[in-house]
Amino acid sequence: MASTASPPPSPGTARPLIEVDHAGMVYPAESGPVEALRDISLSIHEGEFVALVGPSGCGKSTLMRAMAGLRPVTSGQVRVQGVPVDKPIPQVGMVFQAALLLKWRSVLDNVLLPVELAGLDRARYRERAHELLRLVGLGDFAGKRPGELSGGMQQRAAMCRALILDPPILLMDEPFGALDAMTRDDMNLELLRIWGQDQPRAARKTIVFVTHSIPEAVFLADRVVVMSPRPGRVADIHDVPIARPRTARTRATPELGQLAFRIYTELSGSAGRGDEGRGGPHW
Ligand SMILES: Nc1ncnc2c1ncn2[C@@H]1O[C@H](COP(=O)(O)OP(=O)(O)OP(=O)(O)O)[C@@H](O)[C@H]1O
Repeated sequence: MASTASPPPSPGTARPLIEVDHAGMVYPAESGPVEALRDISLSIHEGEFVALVGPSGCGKSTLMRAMAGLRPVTSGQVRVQGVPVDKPIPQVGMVFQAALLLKWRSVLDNVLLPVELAGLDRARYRERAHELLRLVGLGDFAGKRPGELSGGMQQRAAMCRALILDPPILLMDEPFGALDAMTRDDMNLELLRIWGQDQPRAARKTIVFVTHSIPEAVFLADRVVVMSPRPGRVADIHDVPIARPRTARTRATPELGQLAFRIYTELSGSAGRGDEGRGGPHW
């Protein structure tokens, strides 16, 4: 069933970890202001996995950047742990569609980059970096250059980089969009494993995940937030009542197919009304 903007608070969670409160974003542009987001309200609790889907240009990346404090909203507010976000915050790790690894640095040194940028002691994080690389199956690649890795391996390294400072929130903007279908399916399973889908909620990170693939959103998330064409608003929020742990088999279940189809139908009714009208959500 589609739910209201907030899920029932999970036991022991006093307030949502991320609160988007009547947020709007207007970009100044030479051709006139661009209203990217309008009156978005959304509460995300600790340990939740939330997917954002919507037509191309509806403001998904804008919302992610606002949550990270990279580009604060122009009206309303985004709060993390109750504190308004108006500059980049350390509680967030980000993964983008391109792995954005520095090609002249080793994989290990790429993973350690946030440590250096934060002015922290590299030596203290070395073992954690190796541990993360082992966790994603890159234990033997720490000394390689990114150019020696496949696209999926580079994206795994980018995940390690996002996790090195152990942020409670992981924001992932189409992280697997550039990968082939099979690698992408593998990465989905890998992500659920790293997230700890069989762990208690309190032990998990909070993930916000942007994707154009509706089945991917349903497969991964606890809730799927559907955004309307620009200016992006929350059109609907669907709970995903599919048990965890989810496995490769889950992809073939009727529950996943039916919910994905419902969201697809909802979105194809609204698609094309945005200014981009291409590259939108797909099956
Ligand atoms: N820096 C900017 N200056 C002006 N307009 C911008 C800027 N960034 C984004 N926009 C506009 O804001 C709207 C939302 O962009 P955004 O990238 O957030 O959408 P999106 O849903 O992530 O798109 P896609 O699915 O294609 O990646 C678009 O119309 C875009 O052109």
